[in-house]
Amino acid sequence: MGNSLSINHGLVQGVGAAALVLLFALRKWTRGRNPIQDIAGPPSCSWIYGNMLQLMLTKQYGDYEFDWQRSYGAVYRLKGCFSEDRLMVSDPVALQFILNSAKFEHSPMFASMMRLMHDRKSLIVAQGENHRRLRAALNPKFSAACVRGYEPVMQRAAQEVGAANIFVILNNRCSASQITRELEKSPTLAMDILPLLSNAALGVVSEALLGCSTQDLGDEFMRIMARAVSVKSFIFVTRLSLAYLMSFFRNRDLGLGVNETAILGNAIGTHLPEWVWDIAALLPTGILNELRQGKHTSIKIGRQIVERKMMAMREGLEVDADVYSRLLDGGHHSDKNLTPEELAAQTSLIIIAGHETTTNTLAFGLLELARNPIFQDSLRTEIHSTLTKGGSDVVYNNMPLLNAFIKEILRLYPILANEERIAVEDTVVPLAESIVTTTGARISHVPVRKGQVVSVAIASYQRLESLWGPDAGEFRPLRWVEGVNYRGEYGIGPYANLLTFFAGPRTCLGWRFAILEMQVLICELVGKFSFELPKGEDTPRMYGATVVASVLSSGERGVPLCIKRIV
Ligand code: HEM
Repeated sequence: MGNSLSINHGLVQGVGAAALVLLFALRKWTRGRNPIQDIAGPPSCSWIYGNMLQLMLTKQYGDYEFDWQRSYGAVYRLKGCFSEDRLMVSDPVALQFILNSAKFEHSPMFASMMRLMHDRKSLIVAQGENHRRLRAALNPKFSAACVRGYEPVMQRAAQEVGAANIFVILNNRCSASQITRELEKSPTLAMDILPLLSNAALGVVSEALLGCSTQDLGDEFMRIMARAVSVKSFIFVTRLSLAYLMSFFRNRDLGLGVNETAILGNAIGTHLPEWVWDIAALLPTGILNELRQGKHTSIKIGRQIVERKMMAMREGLEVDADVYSRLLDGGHHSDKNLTPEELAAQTSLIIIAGHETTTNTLAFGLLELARNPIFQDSLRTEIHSTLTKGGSDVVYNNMPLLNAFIKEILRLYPILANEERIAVEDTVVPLAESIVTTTGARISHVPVRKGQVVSVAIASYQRLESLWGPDAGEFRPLRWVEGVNYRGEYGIGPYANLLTFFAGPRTCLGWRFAILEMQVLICELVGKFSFELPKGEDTPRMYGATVVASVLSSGERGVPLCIKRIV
């Protein structure tokens, strides 16, 4: 019985796959010549995978991508699966155009995954006018002046969760004072810093954004978050969602394992309509169940937080200085404000967007500090002298090394390294620098047709030697204090000409918040602890599909470092 079931299962998979491949080939044939066909690019390795294995399955992110960019320039053609032509773009003018134009959108697969993970009223799910309205209501609470107002909450949260967490994570059974004694006996301890940073970032986000402690979020929620950080990445899931749907058919958990099947599935999935994805998202697979559970739990928590705050406001109690309290605006509703229900609906997005992003960026940052002990010492000296002078009134923006460090890790480790967009109508993409096609023609605009997949190559853009200098691939924070860093003529992105926070209408809502959060957490952690590479451990590396975290050879995510208490 079990055998015949598995044969049927295999047959269904085989027929399904063959039908999809046929459909894909038919679509390509009926659409005729692609206008980007004459754009130069690397030779394809196979008809089935094109260059996708070199793009997605490398040990280090960009093993091939950065060489292609050096050989073919900031705009080149890449072969996708089934010989599909994809456009890889790191030219700043083209990127600015694509990210600001309504002619390019997320793929239907991404949109469907967002609906699975977040409430329909959530900002990331909202489109068009509704998105503009939600942004207009949320933006003022993330302005420079408002974000400065969250500083005391962040500092308090960072002190509580930052240093204290190291103790808690080092040994759950010991109190802080016992662990201090432990550290005195054996001053250097090797540990995975990812859970530490995750707890610290979650603490700051929940205190400063939601106005509650991580304990208030509840055990169930914390379990979901801990699992997301130790095994999977929510961001990763949204990028390779078909891999997770497939885990249902293959009856096993794919973890972080991008493989050939997932890449093929994604190539096909990108072109399936949204309704197919919405139905597929109902499958009872392990990861989809987890995502659904995460969404329901965060909506429930969001509602509880908002109701608590509304009740306090009705009773005339003083409201906190957190983002949610400010968004409720003393309970006065106007057309410009979010309704309490809309505010509660943002909770899963706010927590995930504000938590995993900062965790990963800081993890790569501490790793670079461990690799560059001289810079680490200089940064610590700056932190100590500023904290001594400033007391609780620290002007983080006046710390040159701290800000240079943050810019450099955001430049080298953009959390979304390569983001797909699909052209929703025929258009022409302008370029900063003209390119020569394979027919010898020089063009300053690239025509693309409806349905064209475009890779917004953020990591490549941030390593373009023409923009960032010949040492663009190196971690060299001092480039930001020496004067010449970005050599481009065009301003791009909201911060330091970087695209790590994206650009255009979907620019990261919390980018100012993220910068302050990183400033506060780095001062707290680097001021009190030193970080070294452990001997004989796996070298953590950037993961091959998105720059979300380092991966240990065990398949788990993790960044092991030796930590020594300093003060
Ligand atoms: C280093 C930290 C961060 C990085 C690198 C980052 C990066 C990004 C990127 C690339 C996007 C665009 C995603 C897309 O459209 O595919 C985005 C969107 C977003 N981010 Fe961040 N983010 C960070 C921290 C934060 C924080 C702390 C918050 C907290 C409020 C936040 C809230 C959001 C929200 C709400 C969106 C959706 C915006 C919209 O769709 O209009 N992010 N972020």
